[in-house]
Amino acid sequence: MQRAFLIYNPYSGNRSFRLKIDQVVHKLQLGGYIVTPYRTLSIENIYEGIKFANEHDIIIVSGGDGTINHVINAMIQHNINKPLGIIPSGTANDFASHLGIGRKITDACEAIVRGNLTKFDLGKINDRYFINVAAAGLLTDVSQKIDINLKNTLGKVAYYLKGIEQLPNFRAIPIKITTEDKIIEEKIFLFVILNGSSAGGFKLAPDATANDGYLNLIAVKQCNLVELLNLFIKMLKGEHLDSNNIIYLRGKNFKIECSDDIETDIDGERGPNFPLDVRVSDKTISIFTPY
Ligand SMILES: Nc1ncnc2c1ncn2[C@@H]1O[C@H](COP(=O)(O)OP(=O)(O)OP(=O)(O)O)[C@@H](O)[C@H]1O
Repeated sequence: MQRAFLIYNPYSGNRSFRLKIDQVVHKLQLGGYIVTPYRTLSIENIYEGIKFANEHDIIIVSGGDGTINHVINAMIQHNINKPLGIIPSGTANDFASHLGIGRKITDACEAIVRGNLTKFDLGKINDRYFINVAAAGLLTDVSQKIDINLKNTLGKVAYYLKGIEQLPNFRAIPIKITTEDKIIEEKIFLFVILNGSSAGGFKLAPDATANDGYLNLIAVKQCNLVELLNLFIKMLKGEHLDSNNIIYLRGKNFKIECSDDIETDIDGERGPNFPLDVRVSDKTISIFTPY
């Protein structure tokens, strides 16, 4: 038997993972794993608890994008490099969707038991790592501002309601992006830097994969409401990248400066302050994938 360290956030998504844990242990045990469950008590506790993973062969995380982000950061902080399984139990679960891991617990367990591992890049923003997305500007901090009870009851709809509530505050931010070969200065509504292909349920970088060695920066330029709505429709169809109101850059390193005091977001959690040094890290992580 192999040993699996199962670290789970009981407050992710609709908080139902707690009721499914027996099913998970059963499925993994039949697949040859002895499971040690670890219930996170807080974000800080993820960084303390990860030390216990040392005596195990694999780590399994159950939570949303934020929990996955902290577990990966904790693994790097403690120099723990073990295969990672993901059982999505968050609200958006963008990264799990990118990997093709659905909401069904049995399917997620099946992918772990089958043992197919894929190596993924990690993005690094200042001293934090991200697996899926780093962002700033209009609506990007919705997931941080949202009330956890509202999110647990309404799921993704809560993100949209909070987003609409924030629209009257939206304003363009002046930004300077320096890449390996150019400097762009522009007023933008928001930028996202993707390691995977989706953020907030939108397939923003349709051709990107999280193991191609590149990051994709997509920024929405300041424009009027009609243009913004048109862009939104294009985004739904995945046809936005060649729009005049989009800056699309693919690269390994971006320096981003902003004179306004705005917050950043990484994988749905509060990120570091500007200036930002964003790069593809030399660290990688092996994750159990369905195919
Ligand atoms: N006991 C706890 N352990 C860890 N995090 C906790 C705990 N209680 C509440 N949280 C909060 O859970 C948040 C992380 O939630 P997570 O991203 O896993 O789920 P989600 O937001 O529902 O899903 P998604 O990010 O996929 O939309 C953290 O920001 C943290 O504040």
